Amino acid sequence: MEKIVIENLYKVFGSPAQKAMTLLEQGMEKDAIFEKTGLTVGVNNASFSVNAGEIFVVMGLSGSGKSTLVRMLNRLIEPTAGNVLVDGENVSKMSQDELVNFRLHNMSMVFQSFALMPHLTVLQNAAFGLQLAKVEKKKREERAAEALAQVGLAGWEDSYPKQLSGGMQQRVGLARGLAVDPDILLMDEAFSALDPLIRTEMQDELLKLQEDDQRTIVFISHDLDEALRIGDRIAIMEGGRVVQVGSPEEILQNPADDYVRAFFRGVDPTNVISAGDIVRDTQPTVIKMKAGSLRAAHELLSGSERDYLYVLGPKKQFLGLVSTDSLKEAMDKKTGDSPIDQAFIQDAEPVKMDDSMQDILPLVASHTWPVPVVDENNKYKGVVSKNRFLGALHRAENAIEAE
Ligand SMILES: Nc1ncnc2c1ncn2[C@@H]1O[C@H](COP(=O)(O)OP(=O)(O)OP(=O)(O)O)[C@@H](O)[C@H]1O
Repeated sequence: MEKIVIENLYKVFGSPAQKAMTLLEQGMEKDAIFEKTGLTVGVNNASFSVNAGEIFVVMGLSGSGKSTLVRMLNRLIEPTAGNVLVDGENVSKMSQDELVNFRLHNMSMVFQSFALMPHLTVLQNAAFGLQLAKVEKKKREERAAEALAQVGLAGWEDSYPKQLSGGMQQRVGLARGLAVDPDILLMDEAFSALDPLIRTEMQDELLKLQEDDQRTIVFISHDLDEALRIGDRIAIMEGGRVVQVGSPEEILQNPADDYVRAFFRGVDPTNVISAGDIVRDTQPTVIKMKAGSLRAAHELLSGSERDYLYVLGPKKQFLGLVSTDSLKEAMDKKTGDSPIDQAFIQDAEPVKMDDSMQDILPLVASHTWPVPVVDENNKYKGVVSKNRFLGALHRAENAIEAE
């Protein structure tokens, strides 16, 4: 479901902005416009949408327009033209009062600089957004304490920011954003000032919070590793333009141009592409435990080149496998047909949808059969075959290498 829709959004810094708009219409580029008029095109005709519950990363080099784009979502920067719709409501048309309310309740922002107030305690800092929203003291302190606990800072409520490490201060910044319980969280290079280890820790924290809360998060980053790690989808910006939007795998396998390709050079595709991206649900390799009998399974196998079947429960949960040999043996023992029951099923280790190609490589390499893939509830999603694995790898490598 689309949460934020951005339509033909522009920002020109300087005036008269319209002059730059006319030149853009005539096809002139950002640099030429600046030279001719002194006006800076911050964002140039951005259109895309952000889905509810996803972490959407906006990535690009310094000056490409990331901050300007994201600040137009809550109108910290006024767009020169275009629309931003949140849940169908046009942010560009909100009155100042509506806008203040909207920022306080629906869309909070976490900054790189933490922006904590030194004379306020950790709890007061975390409660600050709620105070602005005029939530009464007891309630806001309760909610702030909850948010601090969520980010692992229970017990630090009465400390002052300067007593905290950089990582902890950033957690307070995050707690302040979370305390108002917004649907949408805008995060501007929120983890960039942290050292690498703590940064990874905060990324994990965010992913963990996201498992419970499913907020819509728009996250600015100039760091590809970060984008790949946390982004469900990524928008890549260059010179004010959004040049590509897609999942990390989509962009990796099919970069829109050399600029995008350059970003991804050096990235190991086996870290980015997951089992879920290359899984294929091939029915002939499975049999339902209830419906299938030993003989039915045996017949299925004798009609195929395979000598095993994956066995699924009534809700498609993955149970293991039966092979031609084990079926024959069982049928001999049972002298005839009988349902497949647990005793005949051998263990087979499935991989998870999120597992990267790197994770599953050893299994794919050592199996003679396609590797089964399950979701987080152990539900069968299909298989990854060796051919499919190698195909995906070659496509990704070619896409990055192509000049
Ligand atoms: N207030 C402003 N006045 C004039 N030009 C501005 C202003 N803010 C940004 N710009 C210009 O707009 C363009 C986009 O800047 P923006 O800060 O959005 O880029 P960014 O990708 O966020 O960069 P960074 O990663 O360095 O923060 C740049 O050319 C910048 O110089």
